[in-house]
Amino acid sequence: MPAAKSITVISSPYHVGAYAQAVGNGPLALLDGGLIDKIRGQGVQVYETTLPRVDSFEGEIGKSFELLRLTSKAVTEAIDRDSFPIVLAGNCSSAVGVSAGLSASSKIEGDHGCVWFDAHDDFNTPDVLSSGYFDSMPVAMLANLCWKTLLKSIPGFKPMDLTKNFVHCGMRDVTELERSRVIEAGFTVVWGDAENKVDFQRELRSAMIEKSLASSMVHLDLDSLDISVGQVNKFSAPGGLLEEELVGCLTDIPERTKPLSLTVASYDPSFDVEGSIPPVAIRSVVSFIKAMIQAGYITTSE
Ligand SMILES: NC(=[NH2+])NCCC[C@H](N)C(=O)O
Repeated sequence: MPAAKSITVISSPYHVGAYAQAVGNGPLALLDGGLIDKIRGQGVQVYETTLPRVDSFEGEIGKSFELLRLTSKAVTEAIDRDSFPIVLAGNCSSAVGVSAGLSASSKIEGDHGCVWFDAHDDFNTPDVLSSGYFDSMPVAMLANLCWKTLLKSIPGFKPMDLTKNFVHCGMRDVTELERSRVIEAGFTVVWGDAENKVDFQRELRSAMIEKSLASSMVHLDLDSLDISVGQVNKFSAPGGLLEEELVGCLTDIPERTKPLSLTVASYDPSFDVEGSIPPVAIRSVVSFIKAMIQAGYITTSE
């Protein structure tokens, strides 16, 4: 894929298929906070699109998978126009649609990797899920470990080899079962820690050197941020990344792998009474775009 000539911001303002509910309000808050203008301020051409409502689909599961199909198509469509996709999502499961959309494009050769920022493993399957929170399975879905029939309905879906192609950064808010399942799965994790300060940037850098991923989707679940930065959603936790650490990590990524997409997910503004998160998220995204321009992966129109 040649250098992107523009960015396409694809908004998916939904929580389990419902428009503007809980984390579904996150994309709307980031847009209200001026994300698009801040990106345009870098001299990049920006297109915008919002996924349509899916109310006629069956229940939360049917609606959620229709959004993944739509996400896949929107991502492929952007890539095919040499436009870098930024997906603003309510649910982090959107990543599964993003990954499928990248695989579906003939412009991308070979398998892509994934750099995933999150306080959580998101590696549940329906058989081990105890909380009932549907949006806690996308990493298992990426690897085709559950929901196999519905995954096949997402255009381009291809299982990811997690041990080879996946790096997780910031995981800390996990049950004993979640932790042991992640360790057993054997994918790379830069663990967060509420007691001892972690050098996320250094550890992610060495993980990326070790993995040497040719190209990757970047997934930013905003609750990877430390709770002292702000309460991102009902699962926000201590021991995470400070703003400058997230900026440092995002800025390093284009030096180690070619980013193919960026997803920003899981922000529920109703938990962020002071509105601390949108400016942090927007500065982080803009720093990432600057690094992409610097690395020659996105061209400016100036
Ligand atoms: N990235 C997220 N916010 N994930 C949600 C985590 C949900 C939590 N592990 C649960 O099952 O209840």
